[in-house]
Amino acid sequence: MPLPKAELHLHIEGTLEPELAFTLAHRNNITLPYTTVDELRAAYEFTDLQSFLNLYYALTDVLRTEADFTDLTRAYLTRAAAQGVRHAEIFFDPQAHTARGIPLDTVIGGITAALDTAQADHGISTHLIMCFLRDRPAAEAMDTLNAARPHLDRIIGVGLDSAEVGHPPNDFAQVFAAARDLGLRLVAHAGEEGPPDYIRQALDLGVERIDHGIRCLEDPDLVARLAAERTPLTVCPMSNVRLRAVDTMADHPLPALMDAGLLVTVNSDDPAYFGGYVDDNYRALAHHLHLTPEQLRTLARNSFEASFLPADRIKELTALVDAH
Ligand code: HPA
Ligand SMILES: [Zn+2]
Repeated sequence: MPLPKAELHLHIEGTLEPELAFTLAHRNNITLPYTTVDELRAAYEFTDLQSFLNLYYALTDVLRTEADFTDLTRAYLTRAAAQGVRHAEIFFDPQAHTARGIPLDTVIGGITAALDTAQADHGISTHLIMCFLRDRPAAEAMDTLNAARPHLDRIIGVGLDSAEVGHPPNDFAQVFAAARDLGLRLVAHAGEEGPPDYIRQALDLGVERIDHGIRCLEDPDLVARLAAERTPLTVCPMSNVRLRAVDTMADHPLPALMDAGLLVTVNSDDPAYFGGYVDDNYRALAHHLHLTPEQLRTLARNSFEASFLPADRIKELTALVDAH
């Protein structure tokens, strides 16, 4: 059995496997610009974040009904359970759907219908995090936050994703402050392709966890701050290699991040696109970077510690890692 772990950096839209994309396209009478699963999978050759996002947003078009979002989320939870996931904090991109006329109720209703049975079906507890698209206007993020008000009992926090460079966290200071006033937890993608200063800006906005964050290593003062504040990084190794933020898995800076005393976690990001789910990421690290079983257990314990679960639950789940 894989190590028990939490997954904290997972875009539900990024779990859309080619087979399900074709099934949903057929169900919704949509013609994809690919004729076979193999042809679609062959398009998963990315040169950077933007080249991936282009396909990611194009394929979201097959998600139309509440049932589509439920089926997508159920498929993820089934795979996650097989990878040892005991708790998942799941991102979704409301604007990727509302911008194409899909109501927010449909998106949230569909996803939460699957989350509601995750504990009973798979022994997985879940939280939902709503991400703002940073390459769209900050005013639209604020509109999205306001539109989500009736659903805030189902949403634990907000995040910031999509094309990073040229879209610094400071542009979203107002909406992050409003989210915090509503009692929401704050996370943000920073330092994936963007500079260390974006990580600093995110911290200054009150962000509690940095998604990716690998470029912090270029700035020793920033590393010291992240270590002192025990701010978690949700690192996604296979994503970094596939989006060419890192040359090969053997070059991944995860050991350097751990050696710097940072609270590092391992996650899958968009597993349908990057060739593996979360335990596949653990195994790739173990293989290419020769991580020891104790280092892997540390990463699994970190994943629970970095979660938004209550302290007593973190203790229980961490004990499962110790006993593994
Ligand atoms: O890794 C990512 N980075 C930024 N935006 C994203 N949207 C889905 N995945 C990602
Ligand atoms: Zn991501």
